[in-house]
Amino acid sequence: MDAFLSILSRPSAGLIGVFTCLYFILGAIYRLYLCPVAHVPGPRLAALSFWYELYYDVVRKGRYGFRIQELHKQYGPVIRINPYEIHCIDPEFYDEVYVGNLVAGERRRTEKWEWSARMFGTTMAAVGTTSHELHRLRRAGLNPFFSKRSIAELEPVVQNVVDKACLQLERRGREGIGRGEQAGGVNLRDFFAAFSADLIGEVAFGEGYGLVDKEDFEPGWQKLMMDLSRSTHLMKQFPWAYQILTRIPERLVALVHPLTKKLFDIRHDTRTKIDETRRATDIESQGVARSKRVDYPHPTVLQSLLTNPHLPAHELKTPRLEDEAFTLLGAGTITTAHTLTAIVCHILANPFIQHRLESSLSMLFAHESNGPIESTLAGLESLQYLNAVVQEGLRLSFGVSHRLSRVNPDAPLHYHRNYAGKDYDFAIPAGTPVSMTQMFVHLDPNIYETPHSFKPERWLSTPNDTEQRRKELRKMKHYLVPFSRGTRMCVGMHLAYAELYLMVGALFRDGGVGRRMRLWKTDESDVECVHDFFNPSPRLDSKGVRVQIIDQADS
Ligand code: HEM
Repeated sequence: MDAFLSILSRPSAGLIGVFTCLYFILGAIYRLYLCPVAHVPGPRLAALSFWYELYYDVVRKGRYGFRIQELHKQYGPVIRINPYEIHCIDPEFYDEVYVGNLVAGERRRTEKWEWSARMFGTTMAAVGTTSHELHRLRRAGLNPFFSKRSIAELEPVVQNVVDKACLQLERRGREGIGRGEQAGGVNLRDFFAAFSADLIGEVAFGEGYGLVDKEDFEPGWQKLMMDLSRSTHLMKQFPWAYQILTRIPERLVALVHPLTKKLFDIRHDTRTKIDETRRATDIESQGVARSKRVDYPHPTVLQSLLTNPHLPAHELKTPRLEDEAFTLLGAGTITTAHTLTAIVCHILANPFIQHRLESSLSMLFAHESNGPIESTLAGLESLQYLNAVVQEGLRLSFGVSHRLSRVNPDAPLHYHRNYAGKDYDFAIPAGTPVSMTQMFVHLDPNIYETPHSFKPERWLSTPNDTEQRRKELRKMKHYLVPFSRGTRMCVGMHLAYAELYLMVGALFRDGGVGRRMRLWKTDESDVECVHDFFNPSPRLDSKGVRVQIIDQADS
């Protein structure tokens, strides 16, 4: 009674309490019964609050994706996974969500949902841009550099970085043997992370980071990139925390949150590179005059953006370019590194596959002795078995493990199909974030038989294939979506393919260091995704993919 009287005697506090309760009660009623996606099935807790997702992704460490998979078994192919977002697990709906039909000869507008777009912390980069039109403009700035043709012209640059990295791998192996180390040991997870970062540095800024030259390939780099990737779950939920960190003096940040300090250091370095390129391309700080060009040893992404005549001045300001350049580093490093690590681990774990791959590469490079082949990349791409290995590697490394949400702002989506023997009919209102997870598409047993096994053979075709087999192959190819699809798909796809083909080719060709590698205290579970930190992560106690490089004489 006394407590009640004291609330009345302080009406402002009492009123605040009443309004707060009302706010939560009405909000809960709206989310559960009245909002546009209230009719979509799913757990009540997820419909009520983002904390359901927070629990699985932050407390249980990247497990919400796997929880979503279980929820689909309970609630069907289309479910509500948080107060606003719908998730679909039926691969047949993939193109509807990511590509859509042409409207008056144009691709339909595809937006990103602000809540998930901010998870990268780079809202001024193409990847964090929500609006369709602004994204189109930003992609138009990136596309010319990353086209298949431009990447083909860049082949000598990529090959150079591959050759240098393989030499260092060889050296590290020899040193280990020389020191009588148990391993001659190398951690491929760290090696590929160092290689892919050096490559992006070279291609984006004209200068690699020299990580492959560092002791043990600078393991801190891979860790940093994975830690950043892991923090994307927090960035979604608490974007203000990052904003606060950016306002604290850096020396203090180094004490409170060393990861953010490292992030700041990379960003400083990126800013310096932007300024240098800006000066070199003689663009005024406002980005107006673009007359004098400097001869670079090879084109770079920054140079291509800064000299793009179609980008307005505000798109060329340093903070925006910094976001874009930083995204390239984030998006192009761990994705490619994880794919390469998984591919090589599966090859080494399967002697039959390794033997078949090596024979096929030996045949290609045997032709080289009759005269150098014009393009190693084109030669490698023409090898059916290598193609099969790369496709299977991309299938089982998924690209990214997190669901990718898209918003169609103009028209509702309609899910009206039979799934697992039952009919479903859902209207998904325009403007609703809808997501799918490419990991589940790649592991669908109706598309890929024994989906968890690494079987390059599934991709092979022969002229005698039956019509049924051809149909199956077409279906498998259609649903291989590691780079996603539609207007928001990966811009770096052709570069990624060049890296994968050239690196696997260099490792397993005659005399390649990969032929002398043996897995050491490692098995395929070290590349199996059990945590979704946007990028796939194996079990947390995995030490990476460790190999011994044995002496030439023993091989
Ligand atoms: C095996 C390697 C790679 C895979 C599997 C991959 C996969 C993906 C996927 C699935 C997306 C869509 C993300 C989303 O919807 O939010 C994406 C976006 C992106 N990727 Fe990649 N990526 C790879 C390598 C690269 C490389 C080498 C680069 C560039 C240097 C790159 C640059 C980007 C950029 C800039 C975006 C954002 C595109 C946009 O929003 O318009 N990626 N990537």
